[in-house]
Amino acid sequence: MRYVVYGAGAVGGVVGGTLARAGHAVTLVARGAHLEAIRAEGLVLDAGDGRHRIDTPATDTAAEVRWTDDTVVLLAVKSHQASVALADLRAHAPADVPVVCATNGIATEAAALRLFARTYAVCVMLPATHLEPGVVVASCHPTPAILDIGRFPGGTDETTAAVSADLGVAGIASEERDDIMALKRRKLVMNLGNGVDASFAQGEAADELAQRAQEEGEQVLAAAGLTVVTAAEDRARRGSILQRRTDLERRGGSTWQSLTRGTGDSEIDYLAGEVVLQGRLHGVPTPVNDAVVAATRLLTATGGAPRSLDAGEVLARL
Ligand SMILES: NC(=O)C1=CN([C@@H]2O[C@H](COP(=O)(O)OP(=O)(O)OC[C@H]3O[C@@H](n4cnc5c(N)ncnc54)[C@H](OP(=O)(O)O)[C@@H]3O)[C@@H](O)[C@H]2O)C=CC1
Ligand SMILES: CC(C)(CO)C(=O)C(=O)O
Repeated sequence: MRYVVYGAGAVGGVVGGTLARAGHAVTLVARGAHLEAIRAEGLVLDAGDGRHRIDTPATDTAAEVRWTDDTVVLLAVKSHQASVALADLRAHAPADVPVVCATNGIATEAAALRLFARTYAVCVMLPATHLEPGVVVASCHPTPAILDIGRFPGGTDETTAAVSADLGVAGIASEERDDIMALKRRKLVMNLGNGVDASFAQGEAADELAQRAQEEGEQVLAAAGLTVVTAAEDRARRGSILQRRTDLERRGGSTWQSLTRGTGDSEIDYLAGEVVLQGRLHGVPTPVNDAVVAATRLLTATGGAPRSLDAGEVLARL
């Protein structure tokens, strides 16, 4: 398969770079200073076995992609950026192109399926960092990621088989799953810690707030009648496949990276905000995730420093 990685940041850059190193034709879609750096110097993939220069075509629009029958889109923008990316793809990509959503949260698949009949979902277990234009850092080695895949809303087919096989040959763990969204909902519960990690000073109060956000999330998903893979099954799937590199300092998750780069926005409305949405749809109050959304939105709106808020104050108000 040939790959168009739409959103060549932390996740897209690592997956695209890894597929390119394995010999696949990969086109990266990026923008701004990151795109300029990729065009000038190639994408720098900082992996556990060194820093690699990935020289592959890069563009900021699907209009410049050379589309072929065997091209697959890997959508790896943040969820709040997906509608613009999907509109660009709708305008310029073949209508029957497979669109594989490699995003956290559970919202991009439905948005993609509205426009593209062949929509797929990947559960992204891939800790990575993108803070510097042109550079993406994979946090785990020798296996940088677990990317299980399924068709949306359910099932598997020849495309899930082909993509999963390509990922496997490139050194990324991948299985096909009939129930990929149930696995992604478990990942969503994990990502209810993202806003806390991004917005609050680290410590016991922040840990408690994250735990309460996750408990509330589990209750809301259950009330919504949405199936979620159990925590035990998820742990068993992950096992010890992802090994953190010891040569890297621990930074922060993808939402912390948005605040640290000062992008002025974040994915929070699709992480803690997904619990808020499901709560509103099903009549369940969500005070903890409301507070996490509000805190993260405050910091993005005001340009406040990441991890500058006090989780103890929020806990006292709850
Ligand atoms: N980082 C991580 O460790 C993990 C992230 N994830 C998930 O993966 C998804 C991607 O996150 P991540 O890789 O961290 O995000 P990044 O911000 O690092 O990468 C997304 C890239 O897409 C670019 N982009 C967005 N919209 C467009 C557009 N319309 N045209 C061109 N380029 C565009 C962004 O540019 P710009 O910077 O200008 O916005 C950015 O370079 C998210 O859903 C996240 O939650 C999942 C697991 C781990
Ligand atoms: C699990 C985690 C925190 C891995 O980096 C992630 O999914 C994210 O950063 O969004």
